[in-house]
Amino acid sequence: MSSLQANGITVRFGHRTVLAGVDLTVADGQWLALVGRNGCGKTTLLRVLGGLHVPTSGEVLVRGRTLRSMSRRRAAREIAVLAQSMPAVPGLTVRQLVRQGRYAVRGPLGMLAGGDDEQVRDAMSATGVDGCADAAVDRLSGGERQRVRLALALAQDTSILLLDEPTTYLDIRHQLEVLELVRRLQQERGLTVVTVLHDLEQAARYADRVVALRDGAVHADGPTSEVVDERLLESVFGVSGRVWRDERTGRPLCTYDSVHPGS
Ligand SMILES: Nc1ncnc2c1ncn2[C@@H]1O[C@H](COP(=O)(O)OP(=O)(O)OP(=O)(O)O)[C@@H](O)[C@H]1O
Repeated sequence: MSSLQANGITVRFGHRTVLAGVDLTVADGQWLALVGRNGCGKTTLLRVLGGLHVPTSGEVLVRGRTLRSMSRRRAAREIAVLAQSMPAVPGLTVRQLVRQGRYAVRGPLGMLAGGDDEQVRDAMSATGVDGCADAAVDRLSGGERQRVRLALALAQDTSILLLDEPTTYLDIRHQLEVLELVRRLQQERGLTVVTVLHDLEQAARYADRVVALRDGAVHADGPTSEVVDERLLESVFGVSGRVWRDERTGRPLCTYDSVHPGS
């Protein structure tokens, strides 16, 4: 069963066509990574999948139902979107921020009940930020803040999670921590995950499926171990390198050698 399906997504900004008829299907419980060069339309596609941007044409289906036909609140019960960055409200505590996830579902004027508090506690505990529930978010380190933002998304209690570059600004340790956490949540809760990832190696390491965008279209789409190869490095990123399989996991590993001049 597909959780999320995009049919013929075209997005134009003025005269510029950023996405031209993109088709995509994300199966239940799958982790799909969107990769491609800067400016190729990854964030735009993620925003379309999350209902945050209405495409010029094309349709997104959530479990067979058009996203367009859903109210914002209904959509918030199906899909949580973690944007690339979020303005920090000075002094806002972790708990207060995570509670925003429940307001997305209840509506801004909705009343939160005991069940909502439980979801908030559960989201904070699953992401390991319950110990700093009363701390101000703007005082936390980048890694902690990213886990809090994940908790905010989890508090919506959706089965689909869309993450835009969840590792940006994090050091290697915190990048891995966040991605391991997403993997654990995906596996334990059966979440369907779509991430924009800049690092092809991270996509190769975590995603079940990789979709590479180029020139506004899907250039490659398939199981990670089949799609991530040296040709993809060259054709999508204009980089030559080596891709081989990890003996233990069977997943692709990459090293980057040089940039192709002019590509
Ligand atoms: N609201 C907008 N109005 C006009 N142009 C936009 C808008 N949003 C995005 N664009 C343009 O669309 C193109 C694709 O942007 P998008 O952010 O989707 O790319 P991306 O692949 O996520 O890039 P990056 O890897 O750098 O984050 C860019 O050229 C961007 O400038």
